Amino acid sequence: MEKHTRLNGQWHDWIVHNLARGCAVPALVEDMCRNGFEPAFARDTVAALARGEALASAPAAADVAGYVADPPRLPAGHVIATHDRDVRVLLRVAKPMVAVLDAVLSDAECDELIRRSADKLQRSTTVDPVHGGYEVIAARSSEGTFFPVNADDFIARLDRRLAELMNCPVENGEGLQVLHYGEGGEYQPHFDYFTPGDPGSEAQMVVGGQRVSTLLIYLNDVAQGGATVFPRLGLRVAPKKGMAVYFEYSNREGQVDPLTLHGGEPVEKGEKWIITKWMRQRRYGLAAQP
Ligand SMILES: O=C(O)CCC(=O)C(=O)O
Ligand SMILES: [Fe+2]
Repeated sequence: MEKHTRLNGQWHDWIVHNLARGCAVPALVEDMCRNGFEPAFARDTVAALARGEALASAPAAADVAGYVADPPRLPAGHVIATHDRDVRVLLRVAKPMVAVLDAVLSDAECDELIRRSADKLQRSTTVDPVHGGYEVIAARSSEGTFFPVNADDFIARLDRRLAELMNCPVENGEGLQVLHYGEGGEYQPHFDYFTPGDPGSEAQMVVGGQRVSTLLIYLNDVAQGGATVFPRLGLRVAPKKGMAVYFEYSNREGQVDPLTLHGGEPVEKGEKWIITKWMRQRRYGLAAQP
């Protein structure tokens, strides 16, 4: 039988996902060969993706064509008013819905979050796609901690503001996640949604369902590197204290948008602090946390 020498979007995402989990290149090549790929093609493809090269290429049109977004959750307009702060929208991309929001947090709030997290940091984990547990992987070299929803007055005020911006109930949110990257720290391209079909995803979605949107806020200015990139959109956002990147990636049917592949580039000089807020389809519960 003729060996495959072309990659569809599903295989592309499988390779990217497993590289991001820290799987070794030869193991992935071997799996591809077992599935009928031509060995030299498999080797070249995985090597290119491991170097980040082919990541810039768009996935096969058929894989993207299937996704139909719900109407955007992010409120329209140049300025979004929340109960305690007006937030300016600097940039909007329609498909997928990506926005850059200025001054979501004040400088003092950023400093306070760093101060409260500095002595609680632990090496970050990601969701194991097979079992749904949490694991440490090489592709995510950051440390973090989190604050349960409504942990105290300060956190509750931020939770409320972010929920208003994201146009979701506070109860649908996961606890605020703080991340710190030192020099060289990065988070290779990945999806924030739980990949449909992965057994581990089912376990993650029992409470609250699929993730629907992300708000990622920079807590400091990074001297060099550390941009947030969307390789399939050709979009790169430079960190700025208090500013945020927002994006949406799943619809009511639970379908997900692979165009939202994104990552944090290596920090070249200095350090990088961010917080992320992830929203679920339904109530996530105020106690359930990683
Ligand atoms: O560090 C970044 O810019 C990206 C972080 C990220 O994608 C995440 O925490 O899920
Ligand atoms: Fe992410």
